[in-house]
Amino acid sequence: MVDVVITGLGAASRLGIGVDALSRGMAEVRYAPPEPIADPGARVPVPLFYRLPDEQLPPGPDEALGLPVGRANLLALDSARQATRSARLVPDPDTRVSVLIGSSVADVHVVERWRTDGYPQRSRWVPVFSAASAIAADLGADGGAVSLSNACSGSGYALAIGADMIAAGETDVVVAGGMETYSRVALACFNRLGALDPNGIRPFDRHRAGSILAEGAGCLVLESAEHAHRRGAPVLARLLGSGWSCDGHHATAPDPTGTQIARAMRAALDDAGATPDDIDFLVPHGTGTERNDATESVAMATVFGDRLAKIPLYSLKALIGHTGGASAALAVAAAVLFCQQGWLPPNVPVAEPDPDCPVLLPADRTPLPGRTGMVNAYAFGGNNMSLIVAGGE
Ligand SMILES: CC(C)(COP(=O)(O)OP(=O)(O)OC[C@H]1O[C@@H](n2cnc3c(N)ncnc32)[C@H](O)[C@@H]1OP(=O)(O)O)[C@@H](O)C(=O)NCCC(=O)NCCSC(=O)CC(=O)O
Repeated sequence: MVDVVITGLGAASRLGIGVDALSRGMAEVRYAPPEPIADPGARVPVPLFYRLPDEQLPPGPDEALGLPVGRANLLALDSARQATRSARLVPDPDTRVSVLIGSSVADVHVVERWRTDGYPQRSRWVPVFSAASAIAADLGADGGAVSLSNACSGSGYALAIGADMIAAGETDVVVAGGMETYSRVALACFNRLGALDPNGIRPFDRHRAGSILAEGAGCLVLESAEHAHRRGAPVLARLLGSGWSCDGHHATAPDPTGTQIARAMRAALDDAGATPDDIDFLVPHGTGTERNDATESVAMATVFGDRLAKIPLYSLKALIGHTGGASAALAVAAAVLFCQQGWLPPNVPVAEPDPDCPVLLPADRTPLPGRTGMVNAYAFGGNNMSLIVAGGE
């Protein structure tokens, strides 16, 4: 049995660049309503989006490997650099490093912009794989670069597959995470689906009406405990297990029975050698759509029974919006911080809790009885994922 540990973290969200910005923003509940996007080309009824101020964007290359580096790639590259810096990872020809990055639409905005801003003299290829490849090149990582487009649970899959690669002895170190930025196409799709809330994202509120999309990136460094110990790396937390499933039900709507998302939670617990009673906190997917929050509540009640009403949840998307392919990695990064500090930050207050969602969302800072949490991530296509994070050493 290989103990997979988390030795590095990197983050970017509307709260700022870096894990400290995420941590501070959560602790201070810096809620701000989503801004209307300044994009005349968008032409949508709900033009709301969370984005980092331009001046906070990290410096970075305009291109990598000859491919354009747009905002999503830039944020992913910077998060990977933050994560490897905090893991004190230095290039070593004897260490196999693998990179796995999830995203829904990556830097498609670069191509979208050509329609309004004019086509460049020389058209450029903007593939989804460019972030993983750019990060691998930047780190000198030759253990494989993998890109996952499992929509909003993509970075959860990146982490789970990365942990499995370590456990199987296929690689030594994994840099895994995800990224997303503003895309007209994504925003138009969510508008067309009626999946955005003009009043802002309100997970588990009786009057919730949809999500709010957001820019963000998150990267984590994973390795075996033995490898981390050998190179004297800081152990921030452990990734105890993961589980996944597919609804096989509908392209965009979850199976309302929640059968498969409960199965993913149980699979993650089994993989972690844990039981529902071991879970001290939950970071739900909580997109603020009527269907996600109701279905996720049904599934959590199936797995945790009456105890669900006593397990505190931290609803990250209520604060930072739905960062799509980055959301699972940012949720795991938040869970690592919770395990380290031993408390959950105050949730953005829920104005009117939905009686159909019997979950506990404390509006105050909440001490944790233990250091084991579950993170859920779901996606269009019915791609369900749960991960178990626990305190280090
Ligand atoms: C998307 C929904 C709001 C849609 O619910 P509805 O009951 O309104 O469904 P509906 O079938 O009437 O569809 C609404 C409108 O979208 C259109 N529509 C539906 N599917 C479409 C498709 N594939 N392409 C183009 N249009 C489509 C329909 O024609 C309709 O348009 P018209 O109104 O013109 O007739 C709901 O299923 C939902 O909340 N799903 C998401 C749940 C969630 O948050 N899951 C979390 C994981 S997903 C996630 O986190 C995001 C991600 O992975 O990216």
